[in-house]
Amino acid sequence: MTIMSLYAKQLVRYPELGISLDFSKLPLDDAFLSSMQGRIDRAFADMKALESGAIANPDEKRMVGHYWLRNSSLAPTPELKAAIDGPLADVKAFGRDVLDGKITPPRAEQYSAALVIGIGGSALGPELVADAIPAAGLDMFFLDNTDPDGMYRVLESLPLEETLVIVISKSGGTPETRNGMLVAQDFFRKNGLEFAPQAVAVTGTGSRLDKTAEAEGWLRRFPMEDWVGGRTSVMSVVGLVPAVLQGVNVDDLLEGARLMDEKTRRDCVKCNASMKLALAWYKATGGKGEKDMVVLPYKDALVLFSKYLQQLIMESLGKRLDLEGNEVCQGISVYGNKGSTDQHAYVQQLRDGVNNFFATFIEVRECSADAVEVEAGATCGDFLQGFLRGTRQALAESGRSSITISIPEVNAKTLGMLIALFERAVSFYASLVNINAYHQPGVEAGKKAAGSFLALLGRVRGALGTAPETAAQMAARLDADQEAVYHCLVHIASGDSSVKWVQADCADEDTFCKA
Ligand SMILES: O=P(O)(O)OC[C@H]1O[C@H](O)[C@H](O)[C@@H](O)[C@@H]1O
Repeated sequence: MTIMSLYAKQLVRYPELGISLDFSKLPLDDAFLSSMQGRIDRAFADMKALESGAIANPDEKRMVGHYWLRNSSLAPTPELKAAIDGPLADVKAFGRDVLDGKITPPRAEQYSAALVIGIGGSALGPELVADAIPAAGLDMFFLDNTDPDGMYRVLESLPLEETLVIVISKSGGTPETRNGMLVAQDFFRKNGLEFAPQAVAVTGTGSRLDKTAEAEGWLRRFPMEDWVGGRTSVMSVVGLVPAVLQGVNVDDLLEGARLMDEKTRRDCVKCNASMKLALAWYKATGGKGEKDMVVLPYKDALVLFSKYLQQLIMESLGKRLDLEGNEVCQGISVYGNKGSTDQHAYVQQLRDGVNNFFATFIEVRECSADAVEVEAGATCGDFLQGFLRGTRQALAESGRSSITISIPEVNAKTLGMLIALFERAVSFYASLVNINAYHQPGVEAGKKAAGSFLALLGRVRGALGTAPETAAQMAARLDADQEAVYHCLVHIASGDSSVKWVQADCADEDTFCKA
């Protein structure tokens, strides 16, 4: 077969949408496809059940409804449809009123900035949209961690009197988000401003955050539904509230996703880009995550896309048990940044080193500002394209697989398409490997351990006396783990100048006391 016909055979293209996926460097041959037929049939059936409102998240006994968000007529009941249409209309009206100056801050003429406080699925989507689709609305800022230094770096750069704060948490109880909110409230207070009239909550009805916002009389509350998971919430109120304030046309975002959903709802492997993507992941990783996915968009506007996909894919697919309870330890590791930047960082290893990955190139065909001829007959955009094609070829020559996704430009519609393409590939892949993509039991372990550490920190603080003591001595006194006590002491000493930490050559012999 000639290269061109292999390319043509392995290409999925939706001309009306302007998107294509080239699998010729990770070809899905007929033998592979027939070996997968049983799994493919099940994946199509699972997707149908999921979209019709089945309990697709069996552990949490929840429906999985993010596909209804961009086509509410698919919602299985009139109540669910209303729970999509109502908030969408409210969000759009709210965005218009803020941008038109009908909703104004108490101490300024108009809002000019929005501060989003959230983490994980309650931050990554809004951050991606904010970075990928510059728009003429409010300037966007984010607190997405409990690092106080990071928080003040952002807070101090805000035009505070003109800043609308949006606190986003599906559960309403995530500590990092709660902390960000408390620090922001304190910052407002110290600057002589009231927080509540400038604050909006996006959270589950009746959650702790919802109750706080209600009790304190915040400007607005938008309800988040429990059938939308955090990592697939960018097209729910979680993503739409920040997007409208930023001035993004959310109808375009939703339409892009809806169109991709329609294309990839068909039970036809050959023409279903999401199914093909899932099958390519299966082929590349042996269906066991044996290879990592390196995401390389050749466009600065998509630099956060790999970070976004990291949560979508790794939190969905990284599971210990399959649906029958067998230990399978599934997942696909995702990393990446952007091309051609990464060619000067780690592409050396991709090309010559350990062959433990497959690449996903994202090509954006148009460069809007590309007039300067940097070499005879060549522009920056020509170089970008040249480097993408060159790297793809160089990887293929050394036996490294890749997929290339092409879109015409980065805008709300194409971003919606890309997000939907990957969301549906994740759903299909989870079925292919028989796991629940919609829970995240593993995340709890770290949260619980952090809670124990925080409790110990309080005890260690209370136990510190004026006599120098090693961690081992204090651990024996408190009947606690020596290493954990040591790290508590170091943390306390680092933040409190009244605590004396004498460092020995060996950490075992370090002593701590109140000065
Ligand atoms: O939106 P929230 O309830 O605050 O949750 C924020 C994030 O917290 C977690 O730890 C989950 O693993 C994520 O999936 C979620 O997006």
